[in-house]
Amino acid sequence: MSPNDGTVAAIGEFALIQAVTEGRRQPASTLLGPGDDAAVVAAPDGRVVATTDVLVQGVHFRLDWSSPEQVGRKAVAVNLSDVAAMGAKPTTVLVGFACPPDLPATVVTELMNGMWAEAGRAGIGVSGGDMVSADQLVISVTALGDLEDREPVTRSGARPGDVLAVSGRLGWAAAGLAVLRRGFRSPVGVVNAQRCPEPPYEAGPRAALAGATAMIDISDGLLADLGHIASASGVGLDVQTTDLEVSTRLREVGTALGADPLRWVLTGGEDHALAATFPPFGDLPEGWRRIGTVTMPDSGITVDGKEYGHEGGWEHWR
Ligand SMILES: Nc1ncnc2c1ncn2[C@@H]1O[C@H](COP(=O)(O)OP(=O)(O)OP(=O)(O)O)[C@@H](O)[C@H]1O
Ligand SMILES: Cc1ncc(C[n+]2csc(CCOP(=O)(O)O)c2C)c(N)n1
Ligand SMILES: [Mg+2]
Ligand SMILES: [Mg+2]
Ligand SMILES: [Mg+2]
Repeated sequence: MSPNDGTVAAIGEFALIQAVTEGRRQPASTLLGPGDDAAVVAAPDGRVVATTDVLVQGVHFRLDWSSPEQVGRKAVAVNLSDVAAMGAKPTTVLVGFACPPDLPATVVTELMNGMWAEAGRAGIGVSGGDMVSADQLVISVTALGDLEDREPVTRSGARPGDVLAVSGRLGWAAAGLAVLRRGFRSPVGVVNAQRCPEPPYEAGPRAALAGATAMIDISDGLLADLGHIASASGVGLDVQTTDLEVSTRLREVGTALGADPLRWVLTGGEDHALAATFPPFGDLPEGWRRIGTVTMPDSGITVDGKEYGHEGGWEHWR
């Protein structure tokens, strides 16, 4: 028996989520339970979209890489992105802080400024939270959203023949991470993309209105997150690299660091682009571009029709 047996690392992030969620009977008020970017719950006067994501110092951010304001913006942005991925518009966020006693209070006030700034970009505010002591800085954000009259776009509705499309940047945050890890601070475009994503919030509701059959935000990596649409929908997905734009900036950074920029695009997380599938006939909505097709269930996630030989994205504890 290895010392790792029975640990969360041995089980793995996604198998652990499955283990703790399967077999639980949800109350009737849970219209959509765990397994998607957000839950949908019934309220007497409507439906509420609800999602939460935790950011941990040293895992999701470093205070020598990012300002507290940038970290605060990121913590809110990654949550609002999950609301958008359901086809909903955010209504509010609540924030939890855990931090050590010697953390300068200005770090917390600046984090809150960043949170209010990002919330403000989406037309909402911070309506509550919590503050507790801990050994390291941990930020937990819960975002709520409103579907208005739209149906939620889940991960499970993709059908073979649908078009696979994305909205937003791919590979920029991963390029920024590679730059920061080597001790550099420029080019600032990719470094800032790592410090704080700019998710295309409006593209989610727009995709829902245009009849998107499935949607997810890209937090872990394009191929890894497409894997969630594939398993939830019971389909395969093929990404066509000729449809993937690898920008000049990413190529330049790749050359400077001796890294493959296409790998950042295919497997880099944290840009929080949206990926969605659409019926094959009809134009894609504004801001969306085609990157591939939905294939048969047994084909898995492929790149130009072939299996990709590397990890598809981030997985905690791996
Ligand atoms: N402890 C838990 N109990 C119940 N559901 C959980 C738990 N942890 C995760 N989930 C659910 O599992 C699903 C997948 O979670 P995951 O965090 O991978 O999604 P995400 O927030 O879209 O991605 P990311 O965290 O990478 O941004 C979500 O529906 C989430 O609510
Ligand atoms: C200091 C530092 N080291 C590594 C990374 C890279 N990283 C951390 S979590 C994650 C996936 C998304 O997280 P989650 O699945 O929790 O939403 C990625 C790509 C970082 N951002 N900061
Ligand atoms: Mg998500
Ligand atoms: Mg999450
Ligand atoms: Mg993740």
